Amino acid sequence: MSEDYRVERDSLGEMQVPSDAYWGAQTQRAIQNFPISGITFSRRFVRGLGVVKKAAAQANRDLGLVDDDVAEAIVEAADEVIAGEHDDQFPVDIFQTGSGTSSNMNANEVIANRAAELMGSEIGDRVVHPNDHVNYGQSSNDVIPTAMHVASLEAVEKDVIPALDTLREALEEKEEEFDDVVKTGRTHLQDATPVTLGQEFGGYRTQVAKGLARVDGVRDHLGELALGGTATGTGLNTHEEFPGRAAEYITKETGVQFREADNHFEAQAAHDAMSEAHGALRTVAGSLNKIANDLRLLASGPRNGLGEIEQPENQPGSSIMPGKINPVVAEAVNQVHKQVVGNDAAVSAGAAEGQIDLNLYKPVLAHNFLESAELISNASQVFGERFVRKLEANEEYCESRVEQSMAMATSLNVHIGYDKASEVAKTALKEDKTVREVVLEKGYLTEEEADEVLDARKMTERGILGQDD
Ligand SMILES: O=C(O)C[C@H](O)C(=O)O
Repeated sequence: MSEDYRVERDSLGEMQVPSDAYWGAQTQRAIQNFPISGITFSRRFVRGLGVVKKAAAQANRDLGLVDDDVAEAIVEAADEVIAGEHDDQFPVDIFQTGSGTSSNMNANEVIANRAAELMGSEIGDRVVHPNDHVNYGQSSNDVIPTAMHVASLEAVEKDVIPALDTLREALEEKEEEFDDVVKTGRTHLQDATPVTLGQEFGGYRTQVAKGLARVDGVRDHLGELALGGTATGTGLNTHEEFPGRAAEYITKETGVQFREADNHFEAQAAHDAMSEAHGALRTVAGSLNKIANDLRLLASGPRNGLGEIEQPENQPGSSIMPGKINPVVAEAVNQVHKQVVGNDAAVSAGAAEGQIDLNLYKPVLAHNFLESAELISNASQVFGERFVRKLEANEEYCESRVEQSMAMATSLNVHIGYDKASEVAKTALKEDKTVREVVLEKGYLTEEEADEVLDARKMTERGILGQDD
């Protein structure tokens, strides 16, 4: 055992730590204390921790609070964490202390030991101290919420927004391509007045564009950083200029606009910003679900469904039914929505908790938020690229069915009144005829008038057909 382990110590005494690990005694205790889910923090959060520790070292160096050589080594080690070179050094379960102290100490220990190594010392010799240097002027209570906001806003700006934009573009392409495809509208899942397939896709495109605006709107509150509040928000043990300087370094590192929190007590004791921002993600996931459901319905068939659009052949659908193709990507999107709704329950419940000066749901808030952001990004990307872009319209079929629709009688209202129009619609249904055939048989309109009033394409636009301008 002694060959595989080295001895590290903390205030509770000695701990055996795997000899090749950069983490120290406190991380090792956390591994033993929290074998709960096997879920560890994602890349984005580990990166966020690295960003915070780097900025803190830079600010403390500038303020003369940490020696230059130590600060530089911390910066270099933190850079490696930011780049993902030490992701395997963050083994602590997300179900841990509610402040995230174990993950803060995990970052402090890994960066301290790596920095010591970079300075030519041995791992564990505390030339760079996890608390006195890497955590200088900080507490888990301000570091973890800062990493939460950094990781979450980076995920929103760098993953969610570009992916939603890809989907928006794909829907816009189809909106234009399907502009001429006239089809039966449906309300209550019953035939309704004609629409174009392009109009329906324009609705989806707008839904995603509005989702983008909603997600974009989270920048302001997520852009606030708790760093500088230390244990309870007062800022004890940190320099007056530390929070502002650190926020500037974080902005520079990430390319995302961050600033010191408006109120450090609110920033540590409450996480309404996370709940608000996740609400935007949940709303977007709901939009994706609605669009995926509609496309599944419109593509249902191929022989015995609505069959208005042709879905892409992404993979054989069935292990037993030969030739079957299923809307698998849309189904994946539907499932992402359910997971995001579950995450929203966890985030909104966690954000509503906390006692007095500290919210104690930080790790679960961070994990669920980042999972939702990742799922929505990946799902939007594949939904746009592998499903929406490959859809084709069954144009002739759509147009042939619209002529059969009883809802064609709607534009008769203004010419022959609702009662006669109903009689036409009912007769058409009963005698298996079109509205046009019946209206002509009954002599309610001339052929010329019927051409004008029962023009399905014109019925897709605002206006009163058959009226002189
Ligand atoms: O870990 C810390 O810095 C503080 C801890 O969360 C506490 O408030 O007890």
